[in-house]
Amino acid sequence: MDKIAMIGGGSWATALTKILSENGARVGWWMRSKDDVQHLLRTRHNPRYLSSVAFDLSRVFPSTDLKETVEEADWLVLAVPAAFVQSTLEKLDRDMLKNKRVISAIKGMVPSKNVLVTDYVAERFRLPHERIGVVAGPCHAEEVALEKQSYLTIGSPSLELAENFSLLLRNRFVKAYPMEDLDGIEYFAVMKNIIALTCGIAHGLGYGDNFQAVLVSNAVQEMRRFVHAMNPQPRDLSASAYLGDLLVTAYSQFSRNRTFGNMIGRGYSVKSAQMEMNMVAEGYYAVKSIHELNKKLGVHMPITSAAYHVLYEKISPAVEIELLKEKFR
Ligand SMILES: NC(=O)c1ccc[n+]([C@@H]2O[C@H](COP(=O)([O-])OP(=O)(O)OC[C@H]3O[C@@H](n4cnc5c(N)ncnc54)[C@H](O)[C@@H]3O)[C@@H](O)[C@H]2O)c1
Ligand SMILES: O=P(O)(O)OC[C@H](O)CO
Repeated sequence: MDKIAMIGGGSWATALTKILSENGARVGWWMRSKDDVQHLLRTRHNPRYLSSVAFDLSRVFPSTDLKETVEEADWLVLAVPAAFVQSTLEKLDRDMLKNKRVISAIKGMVPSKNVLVTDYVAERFRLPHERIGVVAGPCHAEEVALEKQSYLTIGSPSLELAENFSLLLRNRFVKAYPMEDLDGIEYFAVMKNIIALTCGIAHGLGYGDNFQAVLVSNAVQEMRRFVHAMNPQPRDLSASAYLGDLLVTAYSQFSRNRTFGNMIGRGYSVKSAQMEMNMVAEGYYAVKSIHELNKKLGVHMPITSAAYHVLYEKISPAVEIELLKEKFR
């Protein structure tokens, strides 16, 4: 039996725990809240996220004890929002992951360091990248709960690791495929959140599908330029791990990033939009990291700059989208 430590109590951790445990893996499930663990143990349901999903407690072991959860596992799956990854993993000793494989399901960067989560993990725990992978692809936790057909891509420099983790995920409604591109997939996943957030801003201001289609097309070019500057190698960006992930987030009713952006476009402040959501929009943090990284690179990134001006410099969303209008073709 494969032994997994799931780190995080949010929607994505809940969806992945469902997939992995129903496939026969043993999932030690770490979350911060004692009350949520107690609720899960009593009722078999996560009280806060995807509450319709019932877990088999002979395979799923909720706990607030991070060290014990990690010690018992062969695989570590990281599913806390990127902003909390450092504070969560700092509780683990440096050599605790020595013989483990780590999968990041996070689509964001470590904000205080502006580094990819996988690079942070490799450095913090002295792990070679061959023991690390990412789960990517267009997949909303809410649709996993509904068992709607979904596709995931596991990226890792080790195709063997990626294939092994894909095997743990495949079921009658999830198809999972390995890919060798770790950095490209991860950067793309970080950036698609910024784009979805900007789509939400435009929608909140009253722009329609015609404008969003042009925004997304220009975004693909912006993302290609940035990812190539960070990690140049040939990649087919029309693959679902890249373009598919952008489309699902930019267009879906379930998207946290689009919903957050929509509130900003409608005039909410960042604080009030964050308070209104029970969920985390990664794009808010990603904008800052990518903007700061790009100070050195100097890549032409009008959409990211516009989102940064709105979210961190309090420039009016209407003004920024008006300026973008002139830049798009
Ligand atoms: N939800 C999805 O459909 C989905 C799909 C793919 C990837 N992801 C990625 O998964 C990651 C987790 O997102 P999510 O959607 O599960 O989150 P979520 O918005 O559903 O839940 C927020 C989570 O953050 C936790 N949290 C809040 N404050 C915290 C703190 N101080 N320390 C630790 N944890 C804290 C909450 O307990 C909760 O578990 C993100 O990087 C996201 O991009 C999500
Ligand atoms: O669409 P969002 O903003 O909820 O992000 C969730 C996932 O990244 C979708 O693959």
